[in-house]
Amino acid sequence: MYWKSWDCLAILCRRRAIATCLRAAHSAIPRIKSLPRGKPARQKSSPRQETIMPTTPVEQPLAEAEADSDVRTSTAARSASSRHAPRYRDIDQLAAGDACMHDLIERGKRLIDRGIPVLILGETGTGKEYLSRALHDYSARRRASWIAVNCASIPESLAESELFGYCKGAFSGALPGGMKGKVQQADGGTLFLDEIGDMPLALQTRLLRVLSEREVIPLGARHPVPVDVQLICATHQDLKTLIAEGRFREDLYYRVAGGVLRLPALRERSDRRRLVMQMITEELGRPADDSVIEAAALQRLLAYPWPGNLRQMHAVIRYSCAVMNGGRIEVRDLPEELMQFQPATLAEVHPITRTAQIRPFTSRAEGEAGRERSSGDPYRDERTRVIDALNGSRWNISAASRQLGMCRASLYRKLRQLDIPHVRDQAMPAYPAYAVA
Ligand SMILES: Nc1ncnc2c1ncn2[C@@H]1O[C@H](COP(=O)(O)OP(=O)(O)OP(=O)(O)O)[C@@H](O)[C@H]1O
Repeated sequence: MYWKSWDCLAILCRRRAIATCLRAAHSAIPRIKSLPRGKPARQKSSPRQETIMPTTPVEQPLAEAEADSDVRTSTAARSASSRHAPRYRDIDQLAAGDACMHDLIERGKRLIDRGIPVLILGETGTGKEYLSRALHDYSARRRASWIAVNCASIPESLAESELFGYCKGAFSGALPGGMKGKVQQADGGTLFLDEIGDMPLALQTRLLRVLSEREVIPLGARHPVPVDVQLICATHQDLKTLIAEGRFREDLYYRVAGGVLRLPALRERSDRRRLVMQMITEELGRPADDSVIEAAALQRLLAYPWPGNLRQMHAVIRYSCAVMNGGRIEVRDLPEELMQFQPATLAEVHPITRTAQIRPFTSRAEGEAGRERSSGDPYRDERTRVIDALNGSRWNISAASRQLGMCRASLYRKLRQLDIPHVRDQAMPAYPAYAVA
């Protein structure tokens, strides 16, 4: 009897526990339903990683957004996607469809695979930092740190301790335990030296030593510390000119420029349309097609010369997505500089639709005279410049593209834009001289 009552009690308790669990699960159902459907935030496995990659943007709470009205939909999805938009891009997302970019990225991968120091050149906002980060994330060192240092923004007095660190008691005001410098923090990973052209000369000498000896001596330390870093440097400056002016060490140049990747300016990229759509997709948190942007607005975005490159385009898309009504970007939703960009100006900057009359130069002298002449018409001047380069290289595309500072694919594209028939396409004589009538 005694044991039976204990048994009953145990059964009752178990039932109550099960009931409690069921009640708890039931009350949790609405909460589970209201959770966003996207993947959980993808965190880097290594605690040493400097930046955490957030959630994939496209998978943000779309279902909620679809259920709402148009305007509320975009607002909800927008704020969510902006919050979760990844800071950096995957390496294969960087070339939205441009052949030159694709080529450059493939070369970058091969350099990183072999641990060769990479120097990224390009105008401001072309994505040098993004490329550096993407190369690191692609590399075998991706689980270790990617440490970025902007050489232009560290005060000269602090630069040494920032880069190389110091031991305790190295100087008054030093942290009691000393500090690891950026080079040591990047040990096993990647050190990204942005704006390397702005590095003070004294620091260049110390950096050169670190790179050649593969060891760093923190301030106040007696012994060097071995370091193993993949170096990626970037600059918008012409380092060769800085060398000629005595502002950059030539020996350091050869250490940092194991492989040079020159990012094209946005105006030279053939994938501007895809970039626009990619950016709108990220901003809205759902795939974008032609229905989200008015044709006239898209035309402006494609033709604008983008002096601030990807940074400017990103800012413009973000602005337009924020101010648009009814889920569609119209010309009035563009910032002022794009609204004022008139179709007449469009034709001058990107004369894709313009057909030009072509006539051969009658003589070499005429060609040279044309070279010195500036017509005041950017289309005509650009055309003359390209034709001069082609003439100078006997219509050898590789040589002409080198002379013009662009890749072969860009030059072929330019020939089409400028209505310059190429010998291969037009079965023209080997190297005739042409000019715009
Ligand atoms: N592939 C990309 N897709 C979308 N936006 C991009 C991309 N690359 C760059 N951006 C935008 O451009 C901005 C600038 O990129 P990044 O810092 O890599 O350029 P940068 O060439 O290093 O510029 P700077 O020379 O001024 O340092 C980014 O913050 C981002 O808004």
